[in-house]
Amino acid sequence: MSNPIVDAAQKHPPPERHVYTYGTAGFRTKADVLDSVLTRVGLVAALRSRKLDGKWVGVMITASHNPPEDNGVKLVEPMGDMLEESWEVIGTEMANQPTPEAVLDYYHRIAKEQNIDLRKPANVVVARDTRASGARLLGCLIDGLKASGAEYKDYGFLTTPQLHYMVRCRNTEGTRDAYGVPTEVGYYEKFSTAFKRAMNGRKPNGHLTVDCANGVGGPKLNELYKYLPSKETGLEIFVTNDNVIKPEALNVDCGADYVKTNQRAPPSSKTGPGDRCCSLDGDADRVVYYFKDEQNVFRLLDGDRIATLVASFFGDLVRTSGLADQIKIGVVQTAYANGAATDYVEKTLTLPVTCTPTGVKYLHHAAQKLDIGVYFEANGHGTAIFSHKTLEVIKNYEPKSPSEAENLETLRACIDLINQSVGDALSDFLLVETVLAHKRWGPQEWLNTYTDLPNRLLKVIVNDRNIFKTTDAERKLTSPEGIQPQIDREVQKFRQGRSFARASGTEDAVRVYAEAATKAEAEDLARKVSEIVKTAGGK
Ligand SMILES: CC(=O)N[C@H]1[C@@H](OP(=O)(O)O)O[C@H](CO)[C@@H](O)[C@@H]1O
Ligand SMILES: [Mg+2]
Repeated sequence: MSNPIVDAAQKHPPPERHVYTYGTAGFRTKADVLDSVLTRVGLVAALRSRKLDGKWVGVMITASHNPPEDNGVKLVEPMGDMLEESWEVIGTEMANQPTPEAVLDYYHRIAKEQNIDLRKPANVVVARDTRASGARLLGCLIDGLKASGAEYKDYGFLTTPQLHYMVRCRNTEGTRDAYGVPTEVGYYEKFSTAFKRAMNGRKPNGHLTVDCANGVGGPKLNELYKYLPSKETGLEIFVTNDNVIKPEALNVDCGADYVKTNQRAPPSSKTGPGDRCCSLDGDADRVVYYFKDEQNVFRLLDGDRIATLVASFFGDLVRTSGLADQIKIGVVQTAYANGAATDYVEKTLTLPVTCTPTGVKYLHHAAQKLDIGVYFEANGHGTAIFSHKTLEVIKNYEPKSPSEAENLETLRACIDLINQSVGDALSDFLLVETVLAHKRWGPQEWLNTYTDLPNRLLKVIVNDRNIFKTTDAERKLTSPEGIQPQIDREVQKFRQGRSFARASGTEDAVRVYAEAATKAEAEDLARKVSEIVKTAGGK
């Protein structure tokens, strides 16, 4: 007798001998080997929703900053967080079941192990970025969802953060934590209204050029901008690289990853000295700023800079609203944060810094422990989140003076302006614009806050990256044995030297990061540590 799950798995068989892993950001690889994965992710999403009493979970089809021929898929928890880690294992195992019958068996095994009642409803929100393979993969996903009897809502094209927003809105509708209206219009209205309130009469100084990586962020920003008319807000945006008709142009010579990795503006950029620019990545959950200085030198204002800017602004607002005694701010970074940024937060802003392993979920969880947690990866993923208690304090506080009242109003507006479910390039850049306008700063004043230590990031290909195991938030290697003392010995030879190596969670390589007092020394240190890694890794 036929079974819908067996039929769906049969319709989308995996290629032979391909092993899949749910990595740092879901499944991500060449789009043409993903059909079977999408169908099975549909089954896992249905199980996850049933496990959570039918709450909405999200499925986003995207490969972010990867090349156009790649694609990927990730699952989103009911409050908009990344998938819980134990379920990453379930996802991986489901994706690697060899036959349709094995898929069905595994589905029932998980239901049993997790005490899931398969008669309960399952609800899944679905969206995708603009990749050419997205439509086909959506079909594979829907086959999995239907086979498991899930209800689903397909939003078509969305940025990753918009999908997270929809999931959180749907699950909080009608509660005291209601996050917003779960429609695209709801998203634009929420963030544009919050921006106008947060600006509180200030006007941005000059225009902003936004490079959208030829991804889904382009059309969505054009839509959002309709809610922020420059006549009313003073916000003048030039949207560039927003061509989604040519999916082969996605992330090519543009976008946040290009800018951060190459430390240069997209070749198509035509801005002049002092002009503010920012670049989104392919699914618009990452943003970096940059500009040309008076000498026409490219200057990057990356995730570390956004974190320091935002943390300093919230520090000011909390103090000037009269809430300094009740609300403590902290910054969460990874080992890739520039040493100068960490120093600036600790010594100048006098705020505590937590260091976590790479990957947004680790930063997010650490930030959840703080009253206001500002977290960013150096590459531009990040946001700020407010604890329940902090939200209550801010909501209930009675200002003692007109100036306290004004600052409190700005703080309240910022809470709405920030997409607290996940880092969101659109909401993040509106926040940066707000802070710069309040501080009356251009990009040069922002850059002047501290001087980055010269640094270098290298990729080393080894036989088996899995032998590289780390501790201390990935800053020290515990395996292969004896490698860490060798790295330490090199680091000691360099002024302001710092270096670490870890296996990438998204690429088949070991990453080596080094910083030192000068560019030449940073390069040299990175090369030396790469050699140590190569020797230990057997290639
Ligand atoms: C050094 C670096 O930029 N690493 C990136 C990269 O992780 P790796 O595990 O280093 O490959 O991709 C992750 C997912 O997009 C992102 O969160 C992270 O910041
Ligand atoms: Mg991304």
